[in-house]
Amino acid sequence: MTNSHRPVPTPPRPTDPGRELRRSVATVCLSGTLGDKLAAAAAAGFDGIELFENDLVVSAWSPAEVRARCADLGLTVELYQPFRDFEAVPADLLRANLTRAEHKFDVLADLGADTLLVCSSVAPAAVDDDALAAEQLRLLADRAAARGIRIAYEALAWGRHVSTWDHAWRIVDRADHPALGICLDSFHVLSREVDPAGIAGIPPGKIFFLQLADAPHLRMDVLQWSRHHRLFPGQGAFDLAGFVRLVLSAGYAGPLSLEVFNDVFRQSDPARTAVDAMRSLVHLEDGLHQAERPDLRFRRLPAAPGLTGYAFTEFAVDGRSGPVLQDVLRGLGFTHTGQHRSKPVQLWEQGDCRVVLNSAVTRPQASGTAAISAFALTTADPHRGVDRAGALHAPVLPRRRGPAEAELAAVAAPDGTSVFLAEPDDGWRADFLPTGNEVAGEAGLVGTDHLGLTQPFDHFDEAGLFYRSVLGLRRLGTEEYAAPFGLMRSRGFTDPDRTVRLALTVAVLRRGDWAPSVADPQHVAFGTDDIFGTAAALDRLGADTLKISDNYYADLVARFGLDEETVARLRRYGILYDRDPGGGELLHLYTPVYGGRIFFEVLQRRAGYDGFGDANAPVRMAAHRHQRLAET
Ligand SMILES: O=C(O)c1ccc(O)c(O)c1
Ligand SMILES: [Mg+2]
Repeated sequence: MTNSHRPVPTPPRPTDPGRELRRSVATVCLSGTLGDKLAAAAAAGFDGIELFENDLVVSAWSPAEVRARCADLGLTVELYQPFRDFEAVPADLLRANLTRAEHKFDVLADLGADTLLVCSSVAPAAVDDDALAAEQLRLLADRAAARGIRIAYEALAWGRHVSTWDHAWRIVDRADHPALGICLDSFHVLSREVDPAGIAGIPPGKIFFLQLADAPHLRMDVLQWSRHHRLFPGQGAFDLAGFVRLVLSAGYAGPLSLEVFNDVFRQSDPARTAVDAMRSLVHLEDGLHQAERPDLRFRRLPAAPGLTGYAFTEFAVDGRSGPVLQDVLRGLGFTHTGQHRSKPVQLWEQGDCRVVLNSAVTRPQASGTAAISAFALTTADPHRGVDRAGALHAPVLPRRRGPAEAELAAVAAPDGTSVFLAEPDDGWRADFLPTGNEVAGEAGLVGTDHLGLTQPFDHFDEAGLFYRSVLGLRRLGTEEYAAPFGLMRSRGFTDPDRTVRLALTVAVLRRGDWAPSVADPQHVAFGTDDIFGTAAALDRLGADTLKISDNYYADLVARFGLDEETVARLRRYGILYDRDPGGGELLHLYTPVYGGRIFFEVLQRRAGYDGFGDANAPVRMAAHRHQRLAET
């Protein structure tokens, strides 16, 4: 049994390298039974766990066996929780609650755990009386201290009388017992209006535990928000790093413990969720180093790769979809410029746009289909990028090697797409022998503007964190729109210099069998400086562009007050239009879908337009549906 009161950190000697913060995950974050959860937490490198009572109650293992299993796996039971509805009750109920607590102290003793989380009461029996709450918590802490146990009091955001961190702190302060402290949970703090700044003023040693969860901004009942929509740090809208810095300012040196209630994570492979969880903590810790805590050593990541653009996008094709895409690329003004030295792989180019058609990728794909199997980004230091990815527990792929083939550093994104990092000197081009083909006719495409990647429902938030942390991308906006086959969510990402953009999309609900594959596409968007010139060139080259309904253009006139002549030009070429509040404009057109799920977009951004034309996505999806029906 450990000491009841952990000592306040003593000021280190100047040469002391400091110690690292422990990393912990609550069992509620992970799917399965306790064995699955512990194995996953240990494999992902966590130091400890928060044990949820339910996970113990349904387990075949006794608390002593759980302790032994954890010890075998190198995990500490950092905290046992939750103990509910304890404080501010009438005397008879208090007696019963203290008896209930003694049972839990026995459990903690067998677990080898020294901290019990008590969350603020939601019981109708509780009264609104801080003095009474403090007095009863003091009594509980006294009993706990006799067993070498500490009580960490947490304000649930929906607590009956205590629902904010500062209220919980006032009660703990008033109780003034060394075995009573507070548990801060970023969700409960940041979901409420009370300013968290005062947390920095909590006396050293009085924050007993720190739980971390992110969440999207949602206007809904806070209990539902908490129980279904929490996310790992970096996946939501809360400023977790700022929050943790406040807690560190108060002298906290305990574990960083993830406590995420999330409907998807509850039913996903726990090994994978645990890696996602660990990635979030590693990334979060990297943002903490400015904290003035000489007693602590914060682990740093290699700096994010400074991205300078897209080198190429690779499509996995087969004997049927390959020739189809070759025709499409030719129609878009691309030239087949290179043939791979050792593999059935072609390079197609126009301006700074490069597409690789690869017939040698073995991915489980239906015959005749095509998919984006990889994309390559340029950076001055690919190896640093891969080191960073490895430190973030991203799967680093074996370098593709062959005779006279450039090494390309690669990592696998959550949906299986390979992300290559290439030096800007085009060294990877040495893999390709020039075809000597004449440039037949270009369409003025200047470079790759963005990729649109539809994500599997279960991995949308994981993918966002992957791209943010591994590539150092920033989040642009998140849009939701009603599309013909369901609600869609689209989230944009870009590097600080806007040289690389990604749009990740997902159907907001898991789909049944109705929504056809037209709702699940991937695309590459190429930029042009003159959309009308490009559209005319595509016409001459015989490119097939998507037909857009007249109703759309009628609505455009109403929405934006565009003049008739402009609208007539847009309609003639099937060009869609969007305008942002700052006057930025997007003009864009699409091809049909090929190989089951691939289409191309051609766009021109004007006056700083920074979005992805999401308002037009339902129009595009309906047009793709019409195309599909016409084909069958
Ligand atoms: O949803 C709950 O009841 C609950 C329980 C324990 C916690 O630490 C918490 O943050 C929420
Ligand atoms: Mg909590």
